[in-house]
Amino acid sequence: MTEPTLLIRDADVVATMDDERRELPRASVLIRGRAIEAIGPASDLPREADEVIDARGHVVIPGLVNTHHHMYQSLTRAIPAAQNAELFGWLRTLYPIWAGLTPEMARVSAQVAMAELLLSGCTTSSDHLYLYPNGVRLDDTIEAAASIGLRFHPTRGSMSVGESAGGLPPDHLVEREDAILHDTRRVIETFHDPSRHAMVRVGVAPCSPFSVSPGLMRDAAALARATGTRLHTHLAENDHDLAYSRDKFGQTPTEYAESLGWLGEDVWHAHCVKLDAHGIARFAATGTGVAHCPCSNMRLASGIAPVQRMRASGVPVGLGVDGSASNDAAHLLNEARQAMLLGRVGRSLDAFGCDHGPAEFTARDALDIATRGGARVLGRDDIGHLAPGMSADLALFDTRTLGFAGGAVHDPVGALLLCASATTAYTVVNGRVVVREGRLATLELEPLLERHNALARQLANRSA
Ligand SMILES: Nc1nc2[nH]c(O)nc2c(=O)[nH]1
Repeated sequence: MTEPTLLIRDADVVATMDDERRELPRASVLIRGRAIEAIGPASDLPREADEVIDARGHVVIPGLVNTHHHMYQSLTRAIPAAQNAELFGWLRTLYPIWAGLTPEMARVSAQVAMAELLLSGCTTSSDHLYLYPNGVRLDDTIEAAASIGLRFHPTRGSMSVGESAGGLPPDHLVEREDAILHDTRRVIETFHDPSRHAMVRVGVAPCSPFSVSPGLMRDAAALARATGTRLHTHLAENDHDLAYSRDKFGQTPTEYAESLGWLGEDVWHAHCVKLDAHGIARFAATGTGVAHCPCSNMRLASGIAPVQRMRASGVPVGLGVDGSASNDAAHLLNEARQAMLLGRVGRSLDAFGCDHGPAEFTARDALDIATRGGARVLGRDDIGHLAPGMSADLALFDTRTLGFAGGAVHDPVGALLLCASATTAYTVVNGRVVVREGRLATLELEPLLERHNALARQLANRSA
């Protein structure tokens, strides 16, 4: 059977983000099935295909890659009692609410988070689901991704150390470690797809040093390595997190992670705001990845992650919107913009001697982290840039809209980051058009939002 073709024709510019970072004016992209077949000047490519998108007036980029999220938190945005707390207080306020999560809530909130991501240009996302009350399963979010058409890296999170054992979460929200490992193996065996262009890859993700035991961290690492899956957790998020590591384990977060086998090319840690010079050196030497979450780090006042220093040292850095309750959005292009702005803040020398300033974090640096950086952090060589043979994941932005006025005419690629963060005109995932003319093409958004808001009210009322 011949595979269908999709032609993105006559784009104003295609920012390939390839090894030469080529930005092709007046270019087209030919897709066959789920992969890119050809890319180049419009005059060199065919004019027709099974489906043609007229991309005049548009800028085309590789689909953005989100490396950290907690999608269920879309149900608990802007909860008044959690609006002004730092991480531990914020978590203590929200745990009792999250304890009411149901399978339907997990599925519907994931669809909402995914809709928001897709409309912001994201085509691949990770999700860290670390609590499983009331029969919730990772399967619920995987079902959501399949229905909406997002490339998905769900991670089987977990919490096993409750308050009575010195952890942060309430005892009734933690699981037994043998049950965690058993279910993690089940979801890997059921859903993990290591093949090229895979739409689902499962990760192993005990939640954080203050909610799981060192034993579970070690067992999780062994399981991931036995099954060829990746490891993910939170690390060095703020000063309290550092203090917990020092008081409980007598180690810095990096020393703790390394002692448990949690450094390596198959590991990525979220936040890493408080990584010290030794930590950065160890991450660089071992190829350990970081999910940089600027909005959440600002919202919770956790601090500014030393991203320039990490990148200059060779640490793989991707971008994450983080959970929708600590952002409280899931707009990945805006996250890239915030990474750029935060990376410029403070003209003075920082603790590592890095001079900040406008030239230290360019629009293209931000795009690099959001595309190639994310792909590397998730261990994928088939997404993150546009070239023949790569997965057909692309985002198209219409530069004739209000937010781009007076900007895209000078530099359409730079304007993506420097002007107001736009939503996409088209988003293509694995060769399938999932956003068309600015609207989600795979499901009806209005009834989804109605149901989501009803569930959000129900969840908050349940714990009241
Ligand atoms: N930003 C966040 N940090 C966390 N640490 C932890 O244990 N859970 C969370 C979370 O949901 N968000």
